[in-house]
Amino acid sequence: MPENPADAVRPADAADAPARPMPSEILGLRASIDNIDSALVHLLAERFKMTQRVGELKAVGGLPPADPSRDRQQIDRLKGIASGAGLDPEFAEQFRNFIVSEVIRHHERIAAEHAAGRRKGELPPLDTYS
Ligand SMILES: C=C(O[C@@H]1C=C(C(=O)O)C=C[C@H]1O)C(=O)O
Repeated sequence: MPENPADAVRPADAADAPARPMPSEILGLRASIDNIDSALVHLLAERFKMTQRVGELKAVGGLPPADPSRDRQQIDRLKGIASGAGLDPEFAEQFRNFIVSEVIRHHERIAAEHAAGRRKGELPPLDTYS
């Protein structure tokens, strides 16, 4: 048992570091970072609602989960936006690919469930494809 019981719960790498006060500017920046992270999660949740619906419509319409021409268009567009915004365009592309790979996984599952007849009644009626 350590002399000071509080030492028992301190992480090993912090054990011999002197406790330093956190500068208030960092605390203010962290509050904004938390707000931004919250907004990102909400935005992603809304995006996945939209892509879920696209996946259902594709399954009903017999369209493949992935759409390479749409992918190309999105990547070119986002890289341009990233450059203008001061964000590394390669990072923007990888971030987009990370999200879309999850979307494709969802679409494949929806298509498989549709093909197996397990989603009848859950899928939306097919609107028109022009
Ligand atoms: C959502 C779609 O399906 C896939 C996912 C995409 C996305 O998450 O933005 C884009 C293209 C497709 O690879 C779509 O075709 O619009």
